[in-house]
Amino acid sequence: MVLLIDVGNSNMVIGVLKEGKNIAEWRLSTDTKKTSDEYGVHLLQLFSYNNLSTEEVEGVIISSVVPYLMHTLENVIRKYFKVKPLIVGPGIKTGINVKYDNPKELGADRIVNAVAAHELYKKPVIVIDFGTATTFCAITASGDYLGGAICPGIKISARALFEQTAKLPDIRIEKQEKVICKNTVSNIQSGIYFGYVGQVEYIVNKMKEEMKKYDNEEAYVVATGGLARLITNDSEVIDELHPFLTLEGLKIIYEKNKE
Ligand SMILES: Nc1ncnc2c1ncn2[C@@H]1O[C@H](COP(=O)(O)OP(=O)(O)O)[C@@H](O)[C@H]1O
Ligand SMILES: CC(C)(COP(=O)(O)O)[C@@H](O)C(=O)NCCC(=O)O
Ligand SMILES: [K+]
Repeated sequence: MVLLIDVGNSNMVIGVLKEGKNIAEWRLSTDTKKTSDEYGVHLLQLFSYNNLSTEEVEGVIISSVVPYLMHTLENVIRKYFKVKPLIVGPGIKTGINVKYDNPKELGADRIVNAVAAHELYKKPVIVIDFGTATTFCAITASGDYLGGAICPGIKISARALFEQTAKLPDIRIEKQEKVICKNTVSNIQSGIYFGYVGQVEYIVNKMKEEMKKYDNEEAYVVATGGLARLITNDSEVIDELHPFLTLEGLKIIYEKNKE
């Protein structure tokens, strides 16, 4: 068995692979206050609930955009699984050529998404990850990671309105039928929702335009992340929703780097 772990700023997603097949997907909240023993106990409980044995785990791969938690998780894996985890970072083979000014700056989750999208689609591709932040990435058909854009995530945009004003309440993010709304809650919901649909369309179209000089084919657009479903249904520019794109990427990177 192989454990695939992606640590985001809100959640860590954990996948279990048995003979190359995904047999479980778990989500734990990202909490820098939790100790390695607390995470260890969570994982042991999930293993036992699913009738899995930690002794069967022969490998672990971790990508993280929360450096502090990476350290905690490395300890968890050593102590409870007795293996040395593979960490997505410098020195790891990915098959992607990162064109960032400083490739070390690029979030591990964005690399992992790019690896999956490149392998799955073999086309120029734009990946949108609707996580704590919303990230857009442009990858050419030959696997060059050209770069991208980072925007405030959907939830943190709504939270900022609530926290920085006296009269705006905390709201649930929901799809709206009409943009002209008649009370405060629905006004915020409308602004966030339609603002987001519009932002995605505008950024994707601009990226497609800039990507024209690299490939003849138009970029394929894939969305992932906890909040992807909300926008994907109403976005004409998103071709596909792939909720577990990051786990798919971790699986590919693990295969490329295992001894
Ligand atoms: N299935 C879901 N339905 C609704 N909201 C979700 C779901 N999964 C995650 N979220 C929320 O979406 C936001 C982004 O989540 P996630 O994609 O896990 O972020 P990250 O990768 O940054 O940890 C968080 O605020 C989280 O609470
Ligand atoms: C942009 C991010 C915060 C997104 O993280 P997430 O929303 O998935 O938790 C993360 O990819 C990150 O910290 N990146 C480093 C900066 C960069 O990619 O340029
Ligand atoms: K993520």
